[in-house]
Amino acid sequence: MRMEVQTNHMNNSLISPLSATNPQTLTTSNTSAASSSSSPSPPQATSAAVTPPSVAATAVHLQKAAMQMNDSLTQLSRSDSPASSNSEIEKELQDLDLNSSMNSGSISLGAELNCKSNGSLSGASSSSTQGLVGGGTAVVGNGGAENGGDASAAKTANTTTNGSSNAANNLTTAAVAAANIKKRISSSRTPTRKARRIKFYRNGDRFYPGITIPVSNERYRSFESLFEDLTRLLEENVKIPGAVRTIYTMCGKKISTLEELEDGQSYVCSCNNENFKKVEYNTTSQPLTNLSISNKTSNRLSKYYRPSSPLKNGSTNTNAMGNGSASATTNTNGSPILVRMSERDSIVHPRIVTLIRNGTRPRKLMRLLLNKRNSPSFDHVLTAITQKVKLDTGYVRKVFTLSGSPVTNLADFFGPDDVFFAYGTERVNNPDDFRLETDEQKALQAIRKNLRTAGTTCKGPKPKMPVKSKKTYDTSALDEEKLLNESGIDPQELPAVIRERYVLGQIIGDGNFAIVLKCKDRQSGYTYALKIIDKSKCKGKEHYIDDEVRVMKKLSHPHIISLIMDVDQQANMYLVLEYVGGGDLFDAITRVTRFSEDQSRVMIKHLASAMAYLHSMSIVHRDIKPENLLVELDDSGNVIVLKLADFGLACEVTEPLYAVCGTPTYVAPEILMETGYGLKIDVWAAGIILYILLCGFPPFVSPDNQQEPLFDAIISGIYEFPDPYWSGIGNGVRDLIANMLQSDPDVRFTSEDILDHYWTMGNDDIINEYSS
Ligand SMILES: Nc1ncnc2c1ncn2[C@@H]1O[C@H](COP(=O)(O)OP(=O)(O)OP(=O)(O)O)[C@@H](O)[C@H]1O
Repeated sequence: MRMEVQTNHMNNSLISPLSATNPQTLTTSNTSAASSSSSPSPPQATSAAVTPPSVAATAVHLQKAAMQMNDSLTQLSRSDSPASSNSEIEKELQDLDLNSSMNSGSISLGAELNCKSNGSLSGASSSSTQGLVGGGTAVVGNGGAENGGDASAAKTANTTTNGSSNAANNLTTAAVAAANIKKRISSSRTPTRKARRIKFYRNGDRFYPGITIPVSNERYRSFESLFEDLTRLLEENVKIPGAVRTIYTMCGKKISTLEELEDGQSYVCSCNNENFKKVEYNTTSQPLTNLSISNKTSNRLSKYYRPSSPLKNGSTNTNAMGNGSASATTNTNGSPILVRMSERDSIVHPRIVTLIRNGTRPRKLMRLLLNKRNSPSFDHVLTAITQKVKLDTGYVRKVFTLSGSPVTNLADFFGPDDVFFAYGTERVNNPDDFRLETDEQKALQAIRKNLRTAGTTCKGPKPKMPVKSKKTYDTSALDEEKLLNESGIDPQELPAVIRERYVLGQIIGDGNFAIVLKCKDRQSGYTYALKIIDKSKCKGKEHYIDDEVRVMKKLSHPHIISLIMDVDQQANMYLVLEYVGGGDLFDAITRVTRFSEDQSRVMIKHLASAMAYLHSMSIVHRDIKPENLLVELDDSGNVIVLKLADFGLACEVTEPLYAVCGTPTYVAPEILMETGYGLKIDVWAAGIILYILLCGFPPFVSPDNQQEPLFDAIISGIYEFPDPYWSGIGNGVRDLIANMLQSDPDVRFTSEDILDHYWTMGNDDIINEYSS
């Protein structure tokens, strides 16, 4: 937990007071009421010792969902309405199974339908949804290994392992329940009045494959109920700006009654007051939503890892474009998509390309981050380029490499060329078009210079690590009573619920606002960490405590410390946390000085998977640094598990943030420039950490430990990989660091991109076409 404190010392974690209003952090959270209860919340209370709360909650929700599904189906089968017959419902399920591309299995569909209509999953845990979307049991049960990408993740604290297996059991039960329901439906067929099968597209999104649902007057007794259903179904697949409010025919005629919807026809859903957009709906694209279902990356984080439609950002382009994809063949029945998906997976890796916008000279150069989200097909890349370069002539139709070769397929964007000319409809028949003028060359060099490579030698002494911002204790030489007294903590005054449940152990650390002790569950014998936040040290900033608790309650991830119990009392806030025994990464760095690439890879994978999970929920941590990364070590002292802790500055991002906060060495340039920032500041901090892991010092330092020159260096974005410290360290990881330390957050890698990078994946054989 950290607050903003004005300080000139580099070792203190906060840099400056809130210099601008931060609507997120300043909004008083409603958690104080929830967390003020002196008893733990139900899943925590019942299973604090063994089950991470959100995983347990997921299982409970799923079971509930299955039961509710059971109930509602029972009711429906009793109904007189012909359209409510079992076979009708089964058909609906089948239709949705086939056409709602995010819902792949019966458990996911059944639970999804009920959970959504009950709203029971919303906000409780994103991982619940993750579990549902990914196929329930398998996903949640496998969370540890999947997310960790490392067998060692399974060796995490007992809490996680046991929790996951409990949850897995519960989920299995839920899956069985849902399967039984479906079986029962299919065994009791009754004649039914046929519903009309109607396909709906999303207004303006020609990449969205459409969703077919059964429509009957019995099922939708009002037009509004159809709108509601469509809103829910669309939301799961595409970003929509609000609820569905209008339905158009494919020619743009408004539909005003259910009766006007014709069996077998397609229609366009428009949200809020959007006008009808005449685009070629789904004429050239894959059903992209399907790409995510068996994509292993989808499990590691978020609700929906659908490659976003290029139109998802709200910008639409009515210029229909020919299908330039060499490999794309439109298909809606599923099978070829797998081929394409694996093709895409092997071709697309995150990278930044430079675009030269055709036009008057000197032509404008700009950079674009290509990754699995915006580049699942050639069409998508062209659309992303269109949005970036904004040609006067509209849509980008032709792309050429620097040497003038036409770019014709997806792989060309991920080959050795990383500079491309973007053209619209203009003719290209002059070889001079591909010759760069001096100014253009200079601009290109400037961009490339930004990309650091080997070859510089460190002038002067070896740069130093900053001083640690928190204390850890040598427990053998500890006067605990004195420490507790100094911290104003009287063990006798602990809340009864904690005293009764846990035996207090030694102090393991203390930050600016909290002291952390080991504690043992009297019943299970498991060890936890008890963090006692001294509220008197947080006067006026109590909302940070509320935010920390509120955010932590939402989280369940193998590389994020779980919150087991929270007790709010007048003087202190007590948090019982999952315990991690190997200390923090700062101490590990101090001991080891520099880690091998393999060790660094394990750590960055764990960190990136935690960040990807957080970011998928639009939560930014804002204080990622070695002190806040706790580790488990093996017998040889190798880090085998890394977990993100201290959510004292975390908040949800719904609009740009401006609060200047964090820790100087790790602070991103956009925070310092106060231009507004978001999730990508965490990626910057992780880039600094990866750099440190490999060489033992940060990329941006100031000789006298002064903030101002340090901030100037960060804003300049200029750093080196100086020899001799970097000699022997490969280009793959340098490339990754360079992409994480991009000054421009728009082109900086996302946390997903870190996981997709070839170095992180251990594919060092991929040629690094990064030029020096
Ligand atoms: N779950 C845990 N398991 C093991 N050790 C922990 C745990 N949580 C915290 N610690 C130890 O206690 C120290 C302080 O904890 P924490 O960072 O949460 O406190 P804080 O007061 O919020 O810190 P800050 O100074 O950043 O505000 C950590 O650096 C770590 O060494």
